[in-house]
This record gives sequence, structure tokens and C-alpha cells, in this order.
Amino acid sequence: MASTRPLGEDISAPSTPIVSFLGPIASYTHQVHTLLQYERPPWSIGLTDHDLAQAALANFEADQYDYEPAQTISDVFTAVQSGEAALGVVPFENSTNGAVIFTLELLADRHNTYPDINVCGEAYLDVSHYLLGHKPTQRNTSTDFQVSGSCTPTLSAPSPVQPRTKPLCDLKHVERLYTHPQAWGQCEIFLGTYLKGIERIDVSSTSRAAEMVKEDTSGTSAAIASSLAAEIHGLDVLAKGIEDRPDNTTRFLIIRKGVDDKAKMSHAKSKSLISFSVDHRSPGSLAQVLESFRKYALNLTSINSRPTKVTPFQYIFFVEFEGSKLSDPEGKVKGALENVEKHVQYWRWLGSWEDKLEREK
Ligand SMILES: O=C(O)C(=O)C[C@]1(C(=O)O)C=C[C@@H](O)C=C1
Repeated sequence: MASTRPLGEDISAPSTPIVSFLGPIASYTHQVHTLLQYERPPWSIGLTDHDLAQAALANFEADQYDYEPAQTISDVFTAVQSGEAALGVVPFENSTNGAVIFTLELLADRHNTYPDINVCGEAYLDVSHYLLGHKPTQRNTSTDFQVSGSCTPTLSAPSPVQPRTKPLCDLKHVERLYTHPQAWGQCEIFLGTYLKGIERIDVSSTSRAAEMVKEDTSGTSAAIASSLAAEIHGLDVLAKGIEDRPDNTTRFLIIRKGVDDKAKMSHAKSKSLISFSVDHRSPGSLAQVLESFRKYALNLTSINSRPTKVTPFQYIFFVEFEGSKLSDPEGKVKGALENVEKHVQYWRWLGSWEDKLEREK
């Protein structure tokens, strides 16, 4: 996608910086842009896939970047660490289903594969999942197609939770489902009501799931993906808005290589992320790390952990807090991090960026 031109001494440097995202196009990572959240806007009809990719990531000022789909989240990290991409977009957490462990695993960086990766931004995207596939043919249509939209009360579950939506057609022909592993947990009520027991196959992204359903000519596969993926792949919409909660939102992190010098001048409300490990034999060591933030009145916004993979049941922790290491006029972040350092075996600052969460007033 990108053309090249000499830039200083590095003749291989691309002329237009690249944004790497989890592809293929029409993944949610690709749609970190409000215009394409739910429907493809009228102006986009007739655009090529490449044009769409350009438009969808307009969060990054579309004309200033080229956008390149990566096959996995780790490919996004590799593209940024190698300098091939100027920025990368990776999912970090979902409001219904929690942390995206693939991204945490990469941020844990146990073998120092991504020493220069730095989080420089975040974006929130409302995620509405569609069930995509092929409408049943006459051969596999059930004659008694009815959808009540209600779960049958049983002795163990006398008041089952109701799905928010009903299928648009009979789903009896669906024999297998594809999606990104993060999406199952966002649609459990619908799946448990209408597609209970159907085989689930994990794939690298929701848009790849849609591609695979398109490739399966038997018509018996379905994907959980975006409405944009339905349009791009010409798939039938079998159900709309199948997520369990109307406020289903995914938070994406924007990563870059090295620190953004411009961020040093920012006075915006910020967040920062660190990773660390503590000596598990020493009681209270984690509490002492967390106490550092209380001492400097820095609000914590998330805590996660992943196994160290050195000793079973020992963890690498991730703590996110309000405040910026890059713009810290009162020295609160500096003070807290100096304190953290006293109580950890190892720690790493992973970045500070502008807080984009719209909080309820
Ligand atoms: O598969 C995609 O479309 C993605 O962008 C990944 C991803 C995720 O990993 O959280 C993003 C948003 C949805 O929550 C489901 C999947």
C-alpha cells in the first residue's frame, strides 16, 4: 500500500507512515472510527476496499497514513517494533467480556521482543455484533420456523435472561460458528438461546470469520462479525445486534515505537500503564506497590495479571492509573513510580496517553 522515498539516510523508510491493524478489513480494530460504527455511510458506497480502509481509520487523519491489515495482534506489535508501521491499533479490553489476553500477553513481553513498544493513545468503539451467514435454502429450511425470543424456564433457571434480539430467519441449518475468541463472551445470551451446542471455531479476527463463512459453500457456517463485514463479503444477516448488552464497548490501544515527544507538552487528562512482578514470598509486596498510588493520590483505572511463565502461579501485574509520566507538573507520577520501584522485582512503564473515556457526569 505504501510507496517509498528516501528519508534522511534510510532509503527504505516509507513516505507515508503506516498504521497496522488486526485485519482483514472490516474487523473492529479496523473500524476504530465513529463513521463506520454501525452502518456503512452513504458516501462510502462504491469505494474500493483500500479506500474504505483509508476512511475507517480516520482517527489518525486518513490522508496522513496508509493502513495495513495484520493477521494477528502479535503481527501488529512486530510491525511497530520493527519500524515498518508508525502506529498499531490493538484491542485491550471489552466492557462485557473483560481484558483481551492476547494483547496483555504481548505487553508482558517476557523475552524483551518488543522493548520499544509504547502506548500513545486509546480509542473506544461501540461494538454491535451481527450473525452472518447464508439464509437457509428451501432444502434446509424448517417448516416450523418460529422465534419466540424467550428462553424456556427450567427448574434450575426459572427466569432465564432474555436475549436482546431475535434471529431474522430459521437457524437450524447452522452447524458451526466462527469468530474471534473475544466475541463469544459478548454474545452468550443469544448463543445460549438460539445456537446452543453448535460447534464454535476461534479465528484471528471477526472479519476473518466472515471471510471463512463466505469461503464455505455448504451454507451451514455462520460468523459473528460486524455489519460492515456482511456488506464487504456479501453475506446474509441472520441476526442483528446479538451482543448481550447495549453498551458493549471495546477499548483499543494505539501503540508506537519509542516515546511521542509531543505528548510531553500535553495538559490533557491522561492515563498510564505499567507492568511489574513482585516477590511472591514477601507478604504485602503487591499491597505496597498499590499503596504508592494511594500515597500520591493517583486513581487506578485497571488491574490485570498474566502468569510469569517462570514459576507456576506467579504473576506479571498490569496497573493503569490516571496521570502522565510525560506531563507531570506536580511530580505525583514520578513520586509514585519511584515508590513502586522499591517494592518490585522488575517493572516497566508501557506508556502515558490522553484519556478518551467519556465518564457519566
Ligand atoms: O476481531 C476483531 O474484529 C477485532 O478487532 C478484535 C476484537 C477483540 O479482540 O476484542 C475487537 C472487538 C470485539 O470485542 C471483538 C474482537
